[in-house]
Amino acid sequence: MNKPYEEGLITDATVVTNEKKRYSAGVLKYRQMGYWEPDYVPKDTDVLCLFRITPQEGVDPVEAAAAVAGESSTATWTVVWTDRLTACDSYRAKAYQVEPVPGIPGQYFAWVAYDIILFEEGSIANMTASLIGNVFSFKPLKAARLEDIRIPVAYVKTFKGPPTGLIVERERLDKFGRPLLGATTKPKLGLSGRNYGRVVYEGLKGGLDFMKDDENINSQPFMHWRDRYLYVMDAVNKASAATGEVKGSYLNVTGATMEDIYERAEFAKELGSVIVMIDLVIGWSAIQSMCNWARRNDMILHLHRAGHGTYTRQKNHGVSFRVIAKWLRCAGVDHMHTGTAVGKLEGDPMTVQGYYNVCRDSFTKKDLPRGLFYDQDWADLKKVMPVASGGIHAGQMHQLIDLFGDDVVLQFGGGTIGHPGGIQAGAVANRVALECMVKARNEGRDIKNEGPEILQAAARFCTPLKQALDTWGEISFNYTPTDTSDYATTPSVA
Ligand SMILES: O=C(COP(=O)(O)O)[C@H](O)[C@H](O)COP(=O)(O)O
Ligand SMILES: [Mg+2]
Repeated sequence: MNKPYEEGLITDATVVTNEKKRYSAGVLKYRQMGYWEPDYVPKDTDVLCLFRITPQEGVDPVEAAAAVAGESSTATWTVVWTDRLTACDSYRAKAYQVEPVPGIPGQYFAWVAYDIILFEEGSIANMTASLIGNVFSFKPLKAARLEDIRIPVAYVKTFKGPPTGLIVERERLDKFGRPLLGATTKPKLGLSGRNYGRVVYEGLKGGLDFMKDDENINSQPFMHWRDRYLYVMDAVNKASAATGEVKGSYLNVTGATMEDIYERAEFAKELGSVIVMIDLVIGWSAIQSMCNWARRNDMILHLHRAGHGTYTRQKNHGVSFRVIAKWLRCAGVDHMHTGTAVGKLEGDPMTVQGYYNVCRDSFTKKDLPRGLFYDQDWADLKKVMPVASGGIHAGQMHQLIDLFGDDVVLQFGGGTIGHPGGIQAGAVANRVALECMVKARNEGRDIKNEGPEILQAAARFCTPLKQALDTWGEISFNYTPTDTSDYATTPSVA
């Protein structure tokens, strides 16, 4: 352990506190500038971050960790005398622990604490501008990843969180005790408004709770947004009347400007939609603005995490989706795509369960096998409804319910619209598969193992389910996940 604040000594291991030396012009190591404090005890009010860093050859991991703390808080590459005009001891982030990543030579975990006074209240844009602002391009690091974050309760309380929350969502929809069912309208692009509306009607009439615009459907030449909204809401109203259930279709209000987004959202509200949708790519400030809009207008706000795979997937560089999920819960969305584990897109089952916990827990416990490095108190921030979507089908119903429980939207796009008997038959297959599996689970059956039998038994009385199982029963996407935990267990003391 290094002893910080050894008066005036300039060695690799110490902070230089002799003012003459500390503030003479020139370059000091980041650890000497005070960004490495191995004896630091984090405060309950600190923001805590765990970075996975890969220093360049010859760069000392402790110096690299100190540089991360420095560049994500107050530092630049040289000593600046203007530090002395600030309470720089509090404003400096402190790296306080560094250890090798188990089993991955060259990678280190670096723990960094940030005083809460560094951040603007209720602003994800501000928090991210510090924590991921510059540091990921820093040359002495080959790569860096923000693995996890602990947002202190005092800071959580400055965010409004989900406008509706999963409990009120269920009350508004009048649907309880089972996962919700949805489908992304396909093909993603090219349908005219009238044909698009027809797909929505068929899916909802067949038994789905929601249909959904895809991430890239906005207002293209083949279907302008007003056309889409009109035909979709006509379909929603007719399907609700036909089934006696509350139905919805996530109208994607993503647009080029905030004015476009508001205009679209207002029209969706005027037409009586219960839900609107935004894409992650609109950015943090736009997300928080839409959260406020949804709260003012009693609207459920669905978030599609479009684009996240560009920076969340690779383990050595970027930002883990668990961090994005924490920011999104604070920012305030009601639905969030969180992965399926069994479908077509990246997702290790344990890692994905970690994201679900972040959405639904009142208090998320440290759980290393699920990638959760910190306890996180959510201070009663509302809960987000996670959305499992991406290459799933009725034949996986037992796995999905076993992995994720009831509070989830299961979305089958291709797995509804690609059904050989048509869209309505696809929806029937999914609804029957869901209800028979929930019933079996509630009767105490071991659905994880008996699931395929339970589905086959239900299929004897439901031709659409039989067709779905015959078509997709064998389809699975068995590839090695990229983003897995480095720990098999959570040590009781760590
Ligand atoms: O269009 C789909 C799924 O369609 P389908 O059901 O036909 O595969 C969604 O965009 C993905 O689920 C996004 O991925 P994620 O949910 O991981 O963000
Ligand atoms: Mg999509």
